[in-house]
Amino acid sequence: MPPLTTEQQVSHKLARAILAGFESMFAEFLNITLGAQSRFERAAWQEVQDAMRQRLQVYENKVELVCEAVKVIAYRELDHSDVWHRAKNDYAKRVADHENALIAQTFFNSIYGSLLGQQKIRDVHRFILQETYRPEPRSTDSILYQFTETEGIIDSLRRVLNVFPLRIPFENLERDLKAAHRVLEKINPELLTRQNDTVEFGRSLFFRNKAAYIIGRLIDPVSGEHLPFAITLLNRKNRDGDTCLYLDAFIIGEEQLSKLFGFARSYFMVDTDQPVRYVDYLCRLLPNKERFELFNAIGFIKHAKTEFYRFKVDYTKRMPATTKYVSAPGVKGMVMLVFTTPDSDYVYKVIRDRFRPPKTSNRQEVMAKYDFVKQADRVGRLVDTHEFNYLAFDRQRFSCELFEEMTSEVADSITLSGNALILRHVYVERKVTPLNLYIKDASEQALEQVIDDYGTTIKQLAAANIFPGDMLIKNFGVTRWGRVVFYDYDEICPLTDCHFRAIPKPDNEIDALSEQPWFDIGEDDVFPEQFPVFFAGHHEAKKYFDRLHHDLYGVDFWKITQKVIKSGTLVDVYPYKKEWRLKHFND
Ligand SMILES: Nc1ncnc2c1ncn2[C@@H]1O[C@H](COP(=O)(O)OP(=O)(O)OP(=O)(O)O)[C@@H](O)[C@H]1O
Repeated sequence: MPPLTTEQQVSHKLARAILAGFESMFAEFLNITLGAQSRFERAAWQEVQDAMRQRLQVYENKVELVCEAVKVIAYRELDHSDVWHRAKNDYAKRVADHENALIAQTFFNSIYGSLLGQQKIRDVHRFILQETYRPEPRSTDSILYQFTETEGIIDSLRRVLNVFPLRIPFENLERDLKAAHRVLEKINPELLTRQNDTVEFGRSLFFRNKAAYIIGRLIDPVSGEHLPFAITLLNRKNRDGDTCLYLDAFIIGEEQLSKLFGFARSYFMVDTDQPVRYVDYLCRLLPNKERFELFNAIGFIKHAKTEFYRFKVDYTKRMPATTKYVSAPGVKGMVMLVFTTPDSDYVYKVIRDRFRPPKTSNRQEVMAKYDFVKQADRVGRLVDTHEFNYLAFDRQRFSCELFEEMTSEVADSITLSGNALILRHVYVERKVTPLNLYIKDASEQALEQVIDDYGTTIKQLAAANIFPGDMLIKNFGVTRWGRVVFYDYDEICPLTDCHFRAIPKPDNEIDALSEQPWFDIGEDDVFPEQFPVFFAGHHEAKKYFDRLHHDLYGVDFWKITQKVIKSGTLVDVYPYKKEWRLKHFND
């Protein structure tokens, strides 16, 4: 074999260094994830929150370290495209049989993009678009347990629950199974008569907040039909002060399971070193969810972006030629320019070059707010955001109005290159129906329900130490399940940073009649008495809110919530209707 040239040698070194970096990143991610069971068993909820935040940092920290190493290794050859091309091919061979090859490829892209992205935008996604790098479906046997010929669904549940080696005992498993039986009687009694089903479930528990979930499905061996399910395990202290497990809910069917994996929820910690296979399996259980949503749901948010990019390219290819990007329906933002296509499930949000008054913040501050949301426990009420740098679009796909608006309003964020419009920075979010539009067409009943949920959203966010800042109804949206979520983050902050005050009484008549405030207002002051203004022009909605959530207009609600947060109490959030909790089905 002829001796290697310097360039060849550097390429091999780069491939090895990046792969070692990936393995080390993955190990750190896994170490945090594997601690989830003990945190759950010890009810160490503060640690759960800390671990969540810590895990979100692992990837970027590792990319930074590996980039520094690569700069030294590559030295003069750092920006030689031949070197990188060879490094990529070498890397591709090294990871070809890797259990998590897809995530490893994303890691290579991150390093390359971080070091050279700005100069070589088109090459950043080297591993994404080529067919050869698309995943083949693989066997999921290694991540599943299966019981065949079971004696009905409740017996299956009992067997499933006995498999997991948890350190704490059940408080009263038979009581919980009886309640699960009653749930089935209520929602689908036919299921109780089914014998001989196969029960299949993931070997790894899914942990999130204060809960652990078992995820699986029932398969009818004759028809092959299947029914996905999840079982929620919670823990509490019994009368003797010992921590015990109990079943809190039996979640049945694709729709219910899909809500568990909703885009406004925090990420699961899944006790596995085979996350890609778990996503393959979840795709089977939830065929209406995209792969990127599922990678995201289990915390692989960087790789989720790779998958999103692939989804977006495929989606754009399928879009009829007449479909154009247009401004998102609703009231235009003063801070964000938001666009979508009418059929798309996603919106793209670009920070405006200049903010319209009265907004006084700047780009960095807005980005910091979006970052705050990424780290927060979103309690099912904050739409998740995916931040992209250098996301390319076909320029012809923009409507004339939108293109004009973009070139004047977000010029700092776009690069035009041939047919491409490249967004240097953009957030992608799931599209919901803005609440102000939703209530226009809502029936009386739907209006009451959604306004009740709007108030509940504010209360749940408050309990999770989040104050939305701008609570105008146009800043909230409604999901396809009719659930209210918040999406305008430029004024969001920890609730404990706010200073809730009653409006001082005026000293004299001139003050009382003045349109300007007659008292000093601090930067963090909030006056709940002024909240009715959020309903400007929506009298009917206000009527329901006044009746259902009047407490939000008073200072007491907010101060008491702050006190509870400061005492270290962590809110209970159930990603299913409270009526479905098994305790309602006990004797
Ligand atoms: N996830 C979403 N789904 C659907 N529409 C959205 C979404 N996010 C934003 N929009 C639309 O874009 C508009 C502006 O978005 P957003 O409120 O985030 O911008 P902003 O500039 O921060 O607003 P503001 O001026 O109130 O601060 C919204 O009023 C809504 O119509």
